Amino acid sequence: MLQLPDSIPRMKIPVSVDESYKLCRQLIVKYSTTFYIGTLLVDKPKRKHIWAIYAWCRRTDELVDGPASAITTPETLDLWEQQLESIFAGQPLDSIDVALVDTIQRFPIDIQPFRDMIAGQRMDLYRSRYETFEELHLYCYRVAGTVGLMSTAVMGVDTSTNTAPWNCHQQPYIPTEEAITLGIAHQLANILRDVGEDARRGRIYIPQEDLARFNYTEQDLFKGVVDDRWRSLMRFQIARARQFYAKAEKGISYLSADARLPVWASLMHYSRILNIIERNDYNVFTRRAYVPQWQKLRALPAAWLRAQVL
Ligand SMILES: CC(C)=CCC/C(C)=C/CC/C(C)=C/CC/C(C)=C/COP(=O)(O)OP(=O)(O)O
Repeated sequence: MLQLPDSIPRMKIPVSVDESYKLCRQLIVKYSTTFYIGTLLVDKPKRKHIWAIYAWCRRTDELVDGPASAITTPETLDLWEQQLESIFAGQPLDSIDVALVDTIQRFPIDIQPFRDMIAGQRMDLYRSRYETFEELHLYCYRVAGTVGLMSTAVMGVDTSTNTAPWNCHQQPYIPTEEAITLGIAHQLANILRDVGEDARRGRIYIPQEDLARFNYTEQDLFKGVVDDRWRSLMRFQIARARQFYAKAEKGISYLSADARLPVWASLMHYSRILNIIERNDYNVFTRRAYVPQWQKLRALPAAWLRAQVL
């Protein structure tokens, strides 16, 4: 039995499971309406479970990225991790945890991706530079690839057509790598979109080895220099992010049929960020690569078609 520290009191949480799911939904609406609308594409019985997972991820992210992040210390994350262990031991410690406790009882969700995500937030606490792409890749796995793993556990895989009839005794293919890869691709797109915003907070996610390779310095980046060196560097980053999207796409058809549309829609939405950066001539310093609402809607029929035929 998990031993909780004295600092976390055991108590009965005074909300019902339904109320807790509502709180998760409200939290997502508050932080990202677009994301919430995306979750409406998920089949209704699974939707609230996705909210419970994303609510936990958002709260984890807020500890290091939100308005109260100035008071977050490594100990805050230690306590958050203890709260996570408690959730997986079936003991919610606050009203939003109640839904996640319910969700993990219904789906084969592993605790490790949750722990890994907290480890990703620890990286944000300690470091503001990445020497190599390998280091950045680890960060992206932790803060976003993990979401792919958690979501896939809820969305489920297609057990009907996943394997050929003569192989029906075999286990269905679980697109774990592709799920992680989609999270990483989204994170890479976000990093490229937010270069200017992150620089203003003293953060550079683009690996130092890539800056050096294109002879572009940190000082250039802080000054927001857009020249041929920067354009080449960005072309390289965008091509790499697209490779991740291409690999992720291959896993979607293995998901359960009802999960394919939301996943295609999110893939097409986030990868469009890369096109907009190109259209903005790689100026991510003073122009935000913003995908207008009508473009998100316009992409839906194409996402639907891909979900049917690919
Ligand atoms: C491909 C297969 C087999 C499965 C799909 C598995 C899934 C759903 C993967 C996607 C996981 C995911 C949603 C990761 C989060 C990525 C990310 C960078 C989110 C950014 O969130 P915000 O920071 O709120 O973004 P905005 O700043 O755009 O609001």
